[in-house]
Amino acid sequence: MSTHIGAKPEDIADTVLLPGDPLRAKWAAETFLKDAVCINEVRGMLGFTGTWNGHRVTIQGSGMGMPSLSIYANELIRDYDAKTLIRIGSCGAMQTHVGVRDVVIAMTASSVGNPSRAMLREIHYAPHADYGLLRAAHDAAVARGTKTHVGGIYSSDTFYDERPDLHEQMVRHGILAVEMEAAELYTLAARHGRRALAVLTVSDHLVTGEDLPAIERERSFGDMVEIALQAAFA
Ligand SMILES: O=P(O)(O)O[C@H]1O[C@H](CO)[C@@H](O)[C@H]1O
Ligand SMILES: O=c1cc[nH]c(=O)[nH]1
Repeated sequence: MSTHIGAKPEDIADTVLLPGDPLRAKWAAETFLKDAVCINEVRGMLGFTGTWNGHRVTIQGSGMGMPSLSIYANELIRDYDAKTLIRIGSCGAMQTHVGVRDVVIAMTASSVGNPSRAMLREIHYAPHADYGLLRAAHDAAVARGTKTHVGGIYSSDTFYDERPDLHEQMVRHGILAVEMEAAELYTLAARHGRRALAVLTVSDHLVTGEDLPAIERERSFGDMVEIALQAAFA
């Protein structure tokens, strides 16, 4: 057990999918894994381990925002020795050519700051995905015929951002979408020599104002789950 995860060491697989929403973790485990068992209920941040095509996989909720993700990713890496960590999240599209329900695979994750910022001091570190995972995820998305975009995303600290100028600069610089966790996940994975990727589904559109209801964010983003699983074991 770690401070925030109640699982025994052997209960966590080497490959961990990380949705922010613990109920998305439950839905994904019930939908995509065989023999899934709940391995964490601490703070209601549900986690499940089962198998996909014979491979052991854990799907663990990580909460909203980088401080929360940082707790789960740190414990999964340090206490459970997780090797591959793939975020499966929702995001808001920032470009007109990116549509609601499209998949975004995050090559890089820009941010104003993340929980690792203080230790990096004056360095403007560029958090980036594991290339092998990224390539395998893109191959899987193309094979499935999923409308997919690969590029930079923005990991924000605020869902209700009162700095429209920041969003404008992200849009100007080609950022595809905004979410709230990947920059810290990529930084931690790099520091500890682990593989990380974020495969996201567009739930909101910052340009058109479209958005999907909570139930669809929880249980309808199956393409990104399949893409993440195929990438992990390619
Ligand atoms: O759907 P999840 O994975 O939680 O991701 C996105 O949704 C939450 C905000 O609604 C933030 O955590 C953001 O990153
Ligand atoms: O962080 C997020 C997630 C989904 N949609 C947004 O607009 N922002």
